[in-house]
Amino acid sequence: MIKFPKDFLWGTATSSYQIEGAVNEDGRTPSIWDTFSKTEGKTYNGHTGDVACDHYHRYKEDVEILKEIGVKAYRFSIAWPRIFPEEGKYNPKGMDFYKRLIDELLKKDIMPTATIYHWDLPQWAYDKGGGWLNRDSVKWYVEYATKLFEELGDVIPLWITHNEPWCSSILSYGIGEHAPGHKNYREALIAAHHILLSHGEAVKAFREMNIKGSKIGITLNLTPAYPASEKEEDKLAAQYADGFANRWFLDPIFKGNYPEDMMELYSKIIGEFDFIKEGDLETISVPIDFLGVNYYTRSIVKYNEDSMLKAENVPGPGKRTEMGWEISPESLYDLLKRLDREYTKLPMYITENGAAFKDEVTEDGRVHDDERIEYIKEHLKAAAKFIGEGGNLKGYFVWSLMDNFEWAHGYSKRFGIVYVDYETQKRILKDSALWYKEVIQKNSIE
Ligand SMILES: CO[C@H](O)c1c[n+]2c([nH]1)[C@H](O)[C@@H](O)[C@H](O)[C@H]2CO
Repeated sequence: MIKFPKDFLWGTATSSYQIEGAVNEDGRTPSIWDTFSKTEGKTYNGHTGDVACDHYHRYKEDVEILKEIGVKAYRFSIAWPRIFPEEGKYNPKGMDFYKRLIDELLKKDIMPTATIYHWDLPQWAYDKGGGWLNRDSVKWYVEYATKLFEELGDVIPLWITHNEPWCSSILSYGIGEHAPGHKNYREALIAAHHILLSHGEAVKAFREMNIKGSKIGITLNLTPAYPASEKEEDKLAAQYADGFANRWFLDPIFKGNYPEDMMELYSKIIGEFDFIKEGDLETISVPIDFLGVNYYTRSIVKYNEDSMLKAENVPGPGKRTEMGWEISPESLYDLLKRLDREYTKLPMYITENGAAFKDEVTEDGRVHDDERIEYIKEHLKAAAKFIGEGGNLKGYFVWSLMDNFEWAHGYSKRFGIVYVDYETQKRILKDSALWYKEVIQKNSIE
């Protein structure tokens, strides 16, 4: 049996656009994901978040389920278009939903953990110069975050400024798979810079408001990169893959500079870094209270002269999830050790870890998701090994509480420990939810 620390924070996670629905209610205006998902060919079968899990109306039932599972904390995100449906125009009715949700959580003794930005940028912000491409996005974001701190500040013990800046910049403005679907690497780095800058400015605003008992941090998706061989060129490929996925965000936040090797590589592609202004890196690297780590898989790369990053992915030997991601719990241990060694001794939380598998409701009305149980158990073992060696890991949030809108994959991929029948909106606790309930009760895994 592997015991976890007494106060280990067991949780689950979701995000606003993926579960709420009610996209036109109580003053909400469209986000870039409303626009993107309604654009031909952008999402699986044209799926949108119009209804999703109808959480906006079913939040009380969902909090009951959280209580039944016994989580200590629940990580959700706040929809910016509910709070500021137009530039500078605060919408109290939008805020009221989150106040109702938080009241339910507090009544059940569940710690609310809020992500300020989980990709649903208001369309009005995009319409003004491309959203994160416009340096004014920093001002808009700080106005939004400050209003949240004012209205909810001391009832949210853990504030996360951004979920995965890599996804909201590189995947969204560079690769084009996510909203707004641009395919321009210079734009991707401009967006990344403004997102990081908005993080730093929000942390400064948070500090000035002196909100008692609350902590603030950021969540990064981190993918350890391994060379396919001991060849020097493959090691170079892994270095660039690591810079692309991880160091481009870790270094400015924790070291106050972008990584030199990547600046050099990128300058050949995007030209001048004229969007980086005096003082920006000082702001981006303002001290935070914790780091959120989203971990799902690793990459293995070999050198490829023709690729921008000089790196090409090669498949790993491990089993894969429905997303095609290799299952590699040992890489989570490697990642946590590396973060501790090279970046920070701050408290860390695994703010997302989980897997999509083919889930079916069987004759007995249950979902026997043994693979998901195995996935979570093996990653918890890796986390426990890190903690056992003195690692400052304070909590673990399963992605996700419930099946939901999986971005470009729509509803075709199920990550939940709770099954959602989208026809009826019926929730069914999968075997993984029942197993997780026991883990939390015993604060240990077998
Ligand atoms: C490599 O995966 C990324 O780190 C990642 C995976 N995931 C995420 N980021 C997002 O934060 C969630 O909204 C997704 O639903 C979830 C599952 O795809």
